[in-house]
Amino acid sequence: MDHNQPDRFRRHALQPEEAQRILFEYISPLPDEAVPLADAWGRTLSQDINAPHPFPPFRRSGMDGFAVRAQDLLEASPQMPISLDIIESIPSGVAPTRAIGPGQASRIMTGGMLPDGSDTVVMLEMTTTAEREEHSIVTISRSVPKGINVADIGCEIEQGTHLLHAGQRIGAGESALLAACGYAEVRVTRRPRVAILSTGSELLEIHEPLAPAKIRNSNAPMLAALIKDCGAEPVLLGQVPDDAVKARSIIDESIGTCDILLTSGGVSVGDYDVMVDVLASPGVELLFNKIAMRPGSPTTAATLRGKLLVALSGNPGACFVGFHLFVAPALRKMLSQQPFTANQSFKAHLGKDFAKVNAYRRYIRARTELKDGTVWVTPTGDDKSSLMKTIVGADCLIEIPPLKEGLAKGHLVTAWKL
Ligand SMILES: Nc1nc2c(c(=O)[nH]1)N[C@H]1C(S)=C(S)[C@@H](COP(=O)(O)OP(=O)(O)OC[C@H]3O[C@@H](n4cnc5c(N)ncnc54)[C@H](O)[C@@H]3O)O[C@H]1N2
Ligand code: MOO
Ligand SMILES: [Mg+2]
Repeated sequence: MDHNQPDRFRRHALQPEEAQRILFEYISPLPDEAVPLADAWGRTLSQDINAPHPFPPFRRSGMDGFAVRAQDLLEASPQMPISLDIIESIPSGVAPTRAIGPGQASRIMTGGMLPDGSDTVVMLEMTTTAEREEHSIVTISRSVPKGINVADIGCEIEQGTHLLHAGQRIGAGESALLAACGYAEVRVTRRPRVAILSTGSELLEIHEPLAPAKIRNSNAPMLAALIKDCGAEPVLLGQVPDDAVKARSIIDESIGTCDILLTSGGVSVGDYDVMVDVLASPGVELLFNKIAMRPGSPTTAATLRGKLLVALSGNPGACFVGFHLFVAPALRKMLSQQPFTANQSFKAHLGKDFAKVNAYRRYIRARTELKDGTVWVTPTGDDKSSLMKTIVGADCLIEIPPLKEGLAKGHLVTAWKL
């Protein structure tokens, strides 16, 4: 490494949106694959789902009680209760065998299939039963609205209804609908493989005891968690000391096996910021190497053999913000998640005074709260980029524009959902 090389740190700062636009141009949606529904949670659907049949698929009782004809009970009152002959008992899962005629009822359970001729279910608590000679009767002392406690065929979902769309992430509700529609297997976008390489001669493995001047590698597990949150698959490449040749050689070995390669550390102006050298080495095409924002200003992106290389800052807070602004949306685009937007913003009131003066736009780790029907966003603590503690509990980033003075509590700010 030549520390006197004058161009080594020549940088042109882009606005975050411009850097995002450049980066996302290099992202192509990934192909899809079939997975069992049991493994589909968190995956992104690659097919539209239309209801193959109505739901419920039969007229279904919503109560334990008696299937009746409402017209038989029009005159029922406490003074003049009406008795009906019980002709059958219908558990859930068993189709009725007898139609209900005038003066008849069938005992039915919640989820049971209504017999022909019946149109209404009277709940058990509104009835009394008795044995008369050869048969049982049910007595009801109130009229009931026709259709009550009956879910008609297709009342929730009509056949052919568009239920889910390609690009939708599969969560609890989606899983329920897919199962109800018989999708034992679903087509989902392949999970992006995201490799993580940590650079830094100061880094220890997690299990190693502290030693002078050393810290444990906390960025790799943080990034792995963020990658999983995005529905992608982390590939841990381990850590390298500040040695550009070693870093480049691991990158060369691994770039073919992943969709994006992330590095952390070594991108600023220090003597041992070796990613700067790697990113200037043959075959690497730089997309940008400085962003007009804090933290994460040295976040750098490049391509190598058609793959994206994103060099995040080593400072944990800056690494976290860089991931959310650039990598998370890139992964959403790879997964064809719809609608594709870089990130989602909302307006909220600032939860405490923000005193710092900024030359750059700032993204502050913060937490969203609802107070008296209003949305507030409060910094999780000090926003220094070296801090990890303020990543905990952050669910948004408050965007603070370049300012000559600070902002007062209550000021309406833009925040980005994480
Ligand atoms: N003279 C200047 N110095 C610095 C500037 C600058 O503009 N001029 N920028 C500062 C800013 S802003 C940031 S952010 C950092 C960026 O640093 P690097 O991305 O080069 O990262 P490192 O130097 O390798 O490390 C910075 C910091 O983070 C710790 N680190 C690194 N990797 C990990 C890891 N895997 N787990 C936990 N912590 C990690 C490292 O030990 C350092 O403390 O540069 C400023 N300097
Ligand atoms: O820009 Mo540094 O990345 O402030 O944290
Ligand atoms: Mg550095």
